[in-house]
Amino acid sequence: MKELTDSYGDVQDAGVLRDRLAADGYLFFRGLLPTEVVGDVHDQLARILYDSDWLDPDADPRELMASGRAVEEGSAGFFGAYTAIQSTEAFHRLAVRPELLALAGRLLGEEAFAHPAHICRIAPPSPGASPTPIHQDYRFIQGSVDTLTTWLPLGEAPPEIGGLRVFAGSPRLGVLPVKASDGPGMMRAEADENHPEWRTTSYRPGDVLLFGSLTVHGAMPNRTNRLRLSADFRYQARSAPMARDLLGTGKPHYHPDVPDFPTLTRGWTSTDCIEVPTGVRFVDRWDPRVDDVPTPSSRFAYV
Ligand SMILES: O=C(O)CCC(=O)C(=O)O
Ligand SMILES: [Fe+2]
Repeated sequence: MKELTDSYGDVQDAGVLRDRLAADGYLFFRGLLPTEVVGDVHDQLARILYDSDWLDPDADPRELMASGRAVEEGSAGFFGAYTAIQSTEAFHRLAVRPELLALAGRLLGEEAFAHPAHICRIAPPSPGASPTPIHQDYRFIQGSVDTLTTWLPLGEAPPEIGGLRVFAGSPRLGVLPVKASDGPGMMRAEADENHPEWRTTSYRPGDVLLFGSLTVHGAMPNRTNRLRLSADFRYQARSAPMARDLLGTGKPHYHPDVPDFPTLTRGWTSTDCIEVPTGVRFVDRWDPRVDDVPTPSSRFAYV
């Protein structure tokens, strides 16, 4: 598979970044975040996974050696550990790092905020668990088509541990039809899995992959005996609409299986990182499985 293009050297140049995002549908920044900040989150989450019996009791928790108790997201046995992870302040604070908020704002051309549904992925080895099928985030996140996703490896992620791959140029395909699938999200976009423009890299902590909501992406199978730990966050302009959740707005990922923020944030030093700014406009959600979803026009001019 082709390598991702590294845009780290252009991170301050809004014009270059916007043009590249419009052309490729993604931007990759090697080492954008301090490794010690990402490493601290990694080690806190590894400790939770160890205490939840998801890890080999005889190995160093930081190695993330999977035990038989490690399960695919959403399944029975997932929510105990995931609730503990969602209660971890340092994990949520990662989403509002100045490097990430500034980058999103630079691309969007106005102040950006992070959606509070900060997602942690704990991908067990395949074939026991299915990797995230190829998809576009727009069907899941909705609201504004210009909402941006960042995907962050929390530990070393060589291709065999099943990091993310992106289909460069794919936003031009518009909103693609979907089929039911195994794996997180349970929907697979109808796109060419073997197209020559699929890209990935050997990820390191501190790296940031950013993409638009029409960019087709998915995880690769985890062919190791370790868990793949990563985070994914969403950013949008304050002036853009945000999709309303069924149970209220700005809820945690996997709520109500995961308790709401008043419970998760008990004992935190600050809750700024999980708040939606006042004045944001909300729109209703539509059924993510409907066949023909019109492709909205984007400020990145993909279409
Ligand atoms: O990490 C994964 O398996 C999926 C991540 C993803 O789909 C995303 O970041 O939007
Ligand atoms: Fe995604």
